[in-house]
Amino acid sequence: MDGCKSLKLPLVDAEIAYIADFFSNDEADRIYTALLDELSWHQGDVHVFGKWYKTPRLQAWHGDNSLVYRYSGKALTTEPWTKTLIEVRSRLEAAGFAPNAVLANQYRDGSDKMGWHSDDEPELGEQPVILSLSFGAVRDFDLRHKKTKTTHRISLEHGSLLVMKGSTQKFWQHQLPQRKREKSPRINLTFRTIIT
Ligand SMILES: O=C(O)CCC(=O)C(=O)O
Ligand SMILES: [Fe+2]
Repeated sequence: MDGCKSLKLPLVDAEIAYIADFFSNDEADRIYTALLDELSWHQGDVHVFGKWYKTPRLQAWHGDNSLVYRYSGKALTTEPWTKTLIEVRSRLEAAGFAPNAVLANQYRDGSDKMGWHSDDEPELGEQPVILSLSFGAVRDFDLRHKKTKTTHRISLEHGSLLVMKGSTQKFWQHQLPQRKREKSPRINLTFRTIIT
């Protein structure tokens, strides 16, 4: 992250940093185009109150060999790393992180979204480190404290990195709300470490 400006969000019970220019604009453009093509995008299903629904976005799950991740009532097995994911991962490694898997989300337009949740699955351990990279359309990202219900909104820019760690997932939820006027896609990569 040398040379990048890291902004620490002023939230209690959280450790969240936002780096707007983790990738340059040109790098982010190239990565965005490559990811659209390279990843094994599919529309998953979510289990909500006893019913299955199509997720309102596309997803792909890549990482080290045969890691299994239980997410939204489903067990996902990793697809192999791709050229572009390896490039992005090595930039995160250079910044001192060691993720072994990535959940990719493609919001095809502003109708696609992700509802309130915490990334607190047991296989992420007690204090998950979530490395969230954004490419394409700029979208709002909301955080909400589980007890106080305090909310905080930031906008996630093309080429940015959001790091959530420490007790963030224990005390806070997050969501990506719909923005019906947005017509272009956004890709989000959330690199994670699955404890095996
Ligand atoms: O798209 C985003 O920025 C959020 C994605 C997210 O929360 C997740 O994949 O768990
Ligand atoms: Fe999340």
